[in-house]
Amino acid sequence: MTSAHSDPAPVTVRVPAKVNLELLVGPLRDDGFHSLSTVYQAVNLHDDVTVALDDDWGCTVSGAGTDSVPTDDSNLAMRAARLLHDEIGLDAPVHITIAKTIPVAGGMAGGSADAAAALVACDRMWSLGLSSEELEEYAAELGSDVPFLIRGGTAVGSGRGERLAPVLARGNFHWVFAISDIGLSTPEVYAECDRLRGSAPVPEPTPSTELMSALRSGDPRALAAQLTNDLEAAAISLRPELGEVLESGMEFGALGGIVSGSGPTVAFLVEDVEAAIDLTVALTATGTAREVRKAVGPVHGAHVIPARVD
Ligand SMILES: C[C@](O)(CO)[C@H](O)COP(=O)(O)OP(=O)(O)OC[C@H]1O[C@@H](n2ccc(N)nc2=O)[C@H](O)[C@@H]1O
Ligand SMILES: Nc1ncnc2c1ncn2[C@@H]1O[C@H](COP(=O)(O)OP(=O)(O)OP(=O)(O)O)[C@@H](O)[C@H]1O
Repeated sequence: MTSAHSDPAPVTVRVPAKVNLELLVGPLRDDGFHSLSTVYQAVNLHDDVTVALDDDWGCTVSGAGTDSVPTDDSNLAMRAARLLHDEIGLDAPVHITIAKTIPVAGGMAGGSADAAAALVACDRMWSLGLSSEELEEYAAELGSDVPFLIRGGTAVGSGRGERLAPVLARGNFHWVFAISDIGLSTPEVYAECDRLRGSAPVPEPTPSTELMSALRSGDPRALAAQLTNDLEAAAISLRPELGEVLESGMEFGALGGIVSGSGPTVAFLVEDVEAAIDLTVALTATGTAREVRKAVGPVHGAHVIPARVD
């Protein structure tokens, strides 16, 4: 009998990017992380992550700007698959194929998304039947953003961002993302935030009630007025041209603009799909950003899709 009868089939998982609608950075904790209050929204820029049994561990990555993405054990998807593999006590190497459209090092949680996808894909391939809670616990070991990419939708993150609670959000929001050529390092942006703040005491952050009611209203104008990112000043300090991108987007008709997470992607909220097209054209034609992408949120977290046929 060949092993083909018993080997599980490859599994492909599609996973979204995230934008932080509100990112309130609290004090630096003893473990080197900052306590956060953040509101995440999953948007439909996706990576597709396929896991397949193989003779050896390996990883292949394709897509724009992926030269800097590691294909060794430091790839976050590889770390995720190995974590689950070792926890379960298996001896079954996996090859991971990542088709990326989430900008790399863009503050949209691309690597975290791949880790979330790898957990969901391995759970399915190995028929482990883990609950969402169990998957999110493994996810938190891999990074602060990873649990949210499993859950998707719109959610509040507390702790260092990994403790999630659902948020009631009505309707769809239209986003335009101005993507930068050179990524920003998340730890460096947090460190710059600390430097800019100096020694003044920082309070424990809590989600704003105004943002929650804007999400419940489904009104993009109300939401635009509440977009907040405590890392924005730090990202602009490290990359001053981001301030100009924000200004241009607002001049071209965005309802609101914000640096996404730790940057350097700039996220603009617009009225509807037509406004998204207009802003994309304006930002592209003026050369304001190297690449401009439209997206809609909220969308589902990591989920299995039919296998890719290449
Ligand atoms: C900027 C955000 O994307 C906003 O959602 C996240 O806070 C970053 O989440 P992430 O990329 O999953 O980050 P992790 O891999 O957990 O941490 C990377 C580094 O970012 C800094 N970090 C991250 C999260 C946090 N609450 N405080 C921090 O200071 C720490 O220097 C940490 O060593
Ligand atoms: N699967 C992966 N995809 C992208 N980057 C990865 C991956 N695995 C490891 N990395 C490393 O992580 C770095 C940050 O990439 P990533 O795309 O996750 O940044 P980010 O979107 O700014 O993250 P976040 O928003 O979570 O702070 C990359 O420069 C790369 O070296």
